Amino acid sequence: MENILEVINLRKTYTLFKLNATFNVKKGKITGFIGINGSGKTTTIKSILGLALKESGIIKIFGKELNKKTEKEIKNRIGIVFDEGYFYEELTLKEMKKIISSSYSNWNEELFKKYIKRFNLPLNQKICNLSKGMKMKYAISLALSHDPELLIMDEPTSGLDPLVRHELMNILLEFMKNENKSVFFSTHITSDLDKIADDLILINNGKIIFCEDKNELLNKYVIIKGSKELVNDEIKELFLNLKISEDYFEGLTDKKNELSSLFRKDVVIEKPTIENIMLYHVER
Ligand SMILES: Nc1ncnc2c1ncn2[C@@H]1O[C@H](COP(=O)(O)OP(=O)(O)OP(=O)(O)O)[C@@H](O)[C@H]1O
Repeated sequence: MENILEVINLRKTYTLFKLNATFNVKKGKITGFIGINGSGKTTTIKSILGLALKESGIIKIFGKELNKKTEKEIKNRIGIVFDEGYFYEELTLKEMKKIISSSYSNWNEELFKKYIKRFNLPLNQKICNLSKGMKMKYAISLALSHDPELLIMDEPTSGLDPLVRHELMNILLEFMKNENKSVFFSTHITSDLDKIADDLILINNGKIIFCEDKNELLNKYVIIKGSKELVNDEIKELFLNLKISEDYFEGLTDKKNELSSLFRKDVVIEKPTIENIMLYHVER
């Protein structure tokens, strides 16, 4: 399948943080970029968009590296949404739109008006007077009004109530009805991805832990729980992460069949959520 975004050995260092990331985002998919606070999601996204200066590595969007020659074409084909909108808060929605729309040669005013109407946004109000949910809807309207092929969003759902988050997920699904569209979005609220993501990329401490199809990932792992005395050294080795408390153990494994034959007494086997898989990997 065609890659819409390729990130190869992307390196960026801050005093207390090192990013070294390699992953691909496929065309026609919603890819969730997950990781706990401070894992490097924003740094990666900013580096991809050229908003943070990378030290080394190759980033290809639509098969092209972002440089002075390709910047205009690539940015025309991308919609960008940041958690904290990069807006001038004292401007009205209309004024800010004027600035943003001027940087796109394919801006579609009719499309923008459609979103503004749909979200019931007050064009003459100052941005600072919008609620967090309205700001997000405004940011989405701006990002979609030049009909981008790739939507890149950094923590779009953080701080939003479940209703607005649900609305946002529906907008993404609607956007994806056209098979040439792709979405790459970072979040630490993994429940948002349960229904809509096709692929998942986990980043932790600046490193990519996995980049996989969501369903394959959810089918690969199980959580096994049971009484502590059932665990021996051979069994411990087969868990990706095993937590043992006073009486019980609980662990994540991709070796379900091997473990089932080793446990002689009853254990409980559960399907993990994306959050379980993320936390077990991170706590490891
Ligand atoms: N400009 C900067 N100067 C120094 N350190 C920075 C800078 N920007 C980010 N960092 C550090 O880099 C690490 C990764 O931060 P980043 O914002 O990329 O994480 P994140 O996964 O997006 O986190 P969150 O979910 O909290 O937004 C953090 O430890 C952060 O403190």
